[in-house]
Amino acid sequence: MSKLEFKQVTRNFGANKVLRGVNMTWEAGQLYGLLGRNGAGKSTLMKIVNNRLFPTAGKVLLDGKSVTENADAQNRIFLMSAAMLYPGDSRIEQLFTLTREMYGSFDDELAAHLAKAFGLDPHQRFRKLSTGYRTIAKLIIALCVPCEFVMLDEPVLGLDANNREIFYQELANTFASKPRTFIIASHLIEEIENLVTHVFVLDGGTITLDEDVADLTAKGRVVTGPTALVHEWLGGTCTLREVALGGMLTAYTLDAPLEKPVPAGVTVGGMDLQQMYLELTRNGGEVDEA
Ligand SMILES: Nc1ncnc2c1ncn2[C@@H]1O[C@H](COP(=O)(O)OP(=O)(O)OP(=O)(O)O)[C@@H](O)[C@H]1O
Repeated sequence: MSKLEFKQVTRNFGANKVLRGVNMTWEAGQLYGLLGRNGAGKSTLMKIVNNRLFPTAGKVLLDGKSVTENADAQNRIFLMSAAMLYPGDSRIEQLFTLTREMYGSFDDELAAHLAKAFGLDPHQRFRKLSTGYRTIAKLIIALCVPCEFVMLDEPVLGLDANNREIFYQELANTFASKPRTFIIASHLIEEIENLVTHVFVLDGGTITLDEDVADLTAKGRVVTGPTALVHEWLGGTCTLREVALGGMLTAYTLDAPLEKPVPAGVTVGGMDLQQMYLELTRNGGEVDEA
């Protein structure tokens, strides 16, 4: 099984230390969410995998071999992003042909199905499309390339709610019928929560969370009650954040001592992925200069 490994991947832009030793592994046949605040370095990371940028230090390995200036590896990796440009006056169908020439094959049947589902006429010129339809054209290409690792950087940028729903459904369908690895960088966590099986959070230049969604949602708890009682029940367990209001406390935790009886006056509720992500990255975002 193929895998992509990040080993201490570091990237500076002058004094701006964006990636500070990223370690993670993308396995074959997975649907990953890559989460992080604006400016956390998600696009930078994806561009490094795709050779649009090079690391200051560290490596990205595909099946043990560096992806840097490695044409064989690059043929197995695809990046869809807002920055993707296409030559001048090309029609969508010409872009499909161009992609086939570059990557060796292209799923014409799926492309025709997706164009119909989204209501995109492949004879149209890319340049003349609206922002949303340009994204749709790029998404169709990303779902039809024969690559084993497909990175989607903000895939629903400019898409209305109906088209976002079509995209999530079609992605789930194509993933089920032909498993490959998708990595989705998105801010719309509640929309991808039911789609992705594993999430990475990039914060402060490193991966601060690397967990299966099912494990996370099983573990996340919001504990509310009188401060002393909440602290007593938690008994020193690690919390993501505590918010005090008057004598009451709300604590967010992934380590609640669920085996202990909950004292009267304390409530323990679930925490969804969006809430967990907010608590994990509350002080993150743009990396401060060291
Ligand atoms: N080519 C570049 N030259 C200089 N700085 C850059 C360059 N590309 C990215 N940066 C900086 O790197 C940091 C991370 O940017 P990046 O676009 O990777 O973040 P992101 O997580 O994708 O953000 P967003 O969610 O807002 O798209 C930012 O501070 C950005 O200004």
